[in-house]
Amino acid sequence: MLSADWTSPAADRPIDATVALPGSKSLTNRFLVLAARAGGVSRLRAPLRSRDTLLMAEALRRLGAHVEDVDGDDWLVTPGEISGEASIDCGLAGTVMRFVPPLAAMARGAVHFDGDPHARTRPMGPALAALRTLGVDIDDDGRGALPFTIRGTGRVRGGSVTIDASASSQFISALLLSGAHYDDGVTIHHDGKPVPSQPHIEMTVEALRDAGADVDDSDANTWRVEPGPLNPLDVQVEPDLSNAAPFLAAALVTKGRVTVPGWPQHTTQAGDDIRDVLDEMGADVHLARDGLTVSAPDGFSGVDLDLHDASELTPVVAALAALAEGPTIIRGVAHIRGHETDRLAALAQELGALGADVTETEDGLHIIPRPLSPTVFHTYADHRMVMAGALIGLAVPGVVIEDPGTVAKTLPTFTRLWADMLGERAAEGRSA
Ligand SMILES: O=C(O)C1=C[C@@H](OP(=O)(O)O)[C@@H](O)[C@H](O)C1
Ligand SMILES: C=C(OP(=O)(O)O)C(=O)O
Repeated sequence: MLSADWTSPAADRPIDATVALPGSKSLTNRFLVLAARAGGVSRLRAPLRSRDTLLMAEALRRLGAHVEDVDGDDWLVTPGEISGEASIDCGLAGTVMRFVPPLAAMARGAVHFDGDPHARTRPMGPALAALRTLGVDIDDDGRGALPFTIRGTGRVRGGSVTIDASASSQFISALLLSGAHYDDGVTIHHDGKPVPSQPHIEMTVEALRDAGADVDDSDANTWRVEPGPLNPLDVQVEPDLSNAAPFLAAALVTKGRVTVPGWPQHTTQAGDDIRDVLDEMGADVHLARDGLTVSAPDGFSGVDLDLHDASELTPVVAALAALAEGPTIIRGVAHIRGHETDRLAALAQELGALGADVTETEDGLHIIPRPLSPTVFHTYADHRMVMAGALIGLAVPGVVIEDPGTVAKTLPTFTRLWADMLGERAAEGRSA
């Protein structure tokens, strides 16, 4: 069911705000998967609690792990024997539909996977083919997509596999995250157009090494995980830097200033690239010990960008481009047609409906800013479309966001944080 429409607030003055973001989806879901088969109890400190991570926690519980809330904010994960005869709801989460099957392959018995209607169109074919090569028995309807059933025998042979991961880096991360538990470990060769979202693979490799795995990523397009036990984790989850993007972008749109505390000095999160993007657009971007501050007193301009490594930033950057001075070209993101929705088509349609001149290319968008008029901004069950629409709404009073609740995929508190950033709650409090 769709949530009620939301008229996103316009900004009547430059924003000057500090916005603390919850934890990273990508880190939380990697840590959960690693913890579910580690050699002891793991603690995740301040993990993200959103639809994608709650689905991941529930998937792991159904496979026999215990994931418990402790001390308010943390998760304790106790591994269990991987059990079969389970049914997993992937929602629309790429991380659940890609990371859990290689783990479920070690169950004794059948594990059935399905998800939201659109999840059934997201690419899975190369991931299923790779698992079969590694010795896993899978029933599907031949479309290379959800739903499917994995018929585990309690162990996976593993070994060497060649995969075309040009549709998603998650195919590689998924095999790496479980490969240490396979009899022969796993060696993955990518063969195809360049793999997108490379920082996400680096994140996987770093998380595995932190858990004691022996990983070789020294050759391009080849990754090897040796078989062996993983250590339990005790990890602090960094704030989600991709979810920080719309808030930082709000500083540009309103010629204001936004600080995100806790911005890591070193990170593998692809969202860190937002610093370079905003800098190129003309913002002042300052990373200090206490956080990242972005300000843009003099406005901002369009850019020519390759977002292949940080493609999840595309919706917010495209919205920003529609409000910039001069045209923007976004390249290198053909694969985001397979994200939560066909993001290139959705952005061209919705920014176009507002009045922007947007052309879809084979691998991106050309955006020429024009005067925009308010309209209903459709979100296609895509959390990042909600964020993109809200950004436009700052500058175009009266933009109505359809189904804002879909933002709960990664940031259930988005509309509250957005209002807080604009000072609305303070204003409401005064008038009450
Ligand atoms: O591994 C991950 O956590 C992710 C990898 C990327 O997927 P793609 O490689 O499919 O773009 C990214 O876009 C997604 O939001 C999260
Ligand atoms: C592409 C995204 O998510 P997923 O993990 O479902 O692929 C995203 O968060 O932008």
